[in-house]
Amino acid sequence: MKISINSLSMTYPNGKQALQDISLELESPSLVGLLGPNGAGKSTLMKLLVAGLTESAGTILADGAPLRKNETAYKRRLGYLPQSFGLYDELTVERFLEYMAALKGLHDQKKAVQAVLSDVNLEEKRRARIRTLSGGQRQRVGIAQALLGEPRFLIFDEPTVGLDPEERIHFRNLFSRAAQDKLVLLSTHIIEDVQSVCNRLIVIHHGRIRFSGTPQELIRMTRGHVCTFSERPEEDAALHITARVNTADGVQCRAVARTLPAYAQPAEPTLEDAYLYLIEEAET
Ligand SMILES: Nc1ncnc2c1ncn2[C@@H]1O[C@H](COP(=O)(O)OP(=O)(O)OP(=O)(O)O)[C@@H](O)[C@H]1O
Repeated sequence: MKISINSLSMTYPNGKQALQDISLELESPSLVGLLGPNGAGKSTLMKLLVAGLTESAGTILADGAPLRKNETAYKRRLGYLPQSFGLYDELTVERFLEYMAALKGLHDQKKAVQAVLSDVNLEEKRRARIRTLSGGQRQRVGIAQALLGEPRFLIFDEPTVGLDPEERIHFRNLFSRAAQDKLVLLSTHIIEDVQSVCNRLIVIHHGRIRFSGTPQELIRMTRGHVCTFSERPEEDAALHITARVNTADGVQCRAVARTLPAYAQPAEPTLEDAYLYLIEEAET
């Protein structure tokens, strides 16, 4: 599947411009991470991609055809986990998923539900009412409904929120397996989620794309802008401190800066440093 986004802009009826002139090509197989601070425009982009909102300007093409032209056929090929997801609390996990499978028009609903229950490790909760589930288990039900029917394009808005570290690793691996032959787009605030599995990273800030490339490219761009040093009494406004650790030798700091001060030791950037530096630079 190939998604072509051309000069896409979105202004909400209240006048808030959430996206400005976005152009992107996304093609399967790929696992694309969408990063950006709160309010950057990630959810808006995802809602436009699932045809849940109408763009103010620009176009989105799926395999060369405008979304609206073949909307029903396009939606059949989609799996979507929105950021806030209304689950039917009184239904059991299994009934809810069968209901979603019916809405998706799947023929063998029982088989489809069994497959996704196993994918998300919720088989033993199949008969539990949704209201009795923990936050992480509810999130897994949300991921399960997105996976129903083997969609070609999976869109997950903050899928690992509420999951414990072990569950996050399980889902990262699941997304990575899905991306072997599908297009998977996931938004997250958790850098490790992106670092360990995404082959492409898109950073959005104030509705604009600030970076599109591999995580390694973003790290490479940040070389020469990361340093460590022992804390000094006076503050250096040109430095953006990303970590502060109390050690036996005093407080050790890590920072990003356009120009490193002479007293600091250069350090190899992590993806988190690179992301923070990009956002800091976009602010100035
Ligand atoms: N329905 C709406 N009406 C008006 N403004 C909106 C609406 N939805 C979102 N916005 C605004 O659009 C901007 C982008 O919001 P969006 O939810 O896309 O950001 P986000 O990157 O997903 O943020 P977060 O990480 O906090 O979920 C924000 O300023 C937000 O307040």
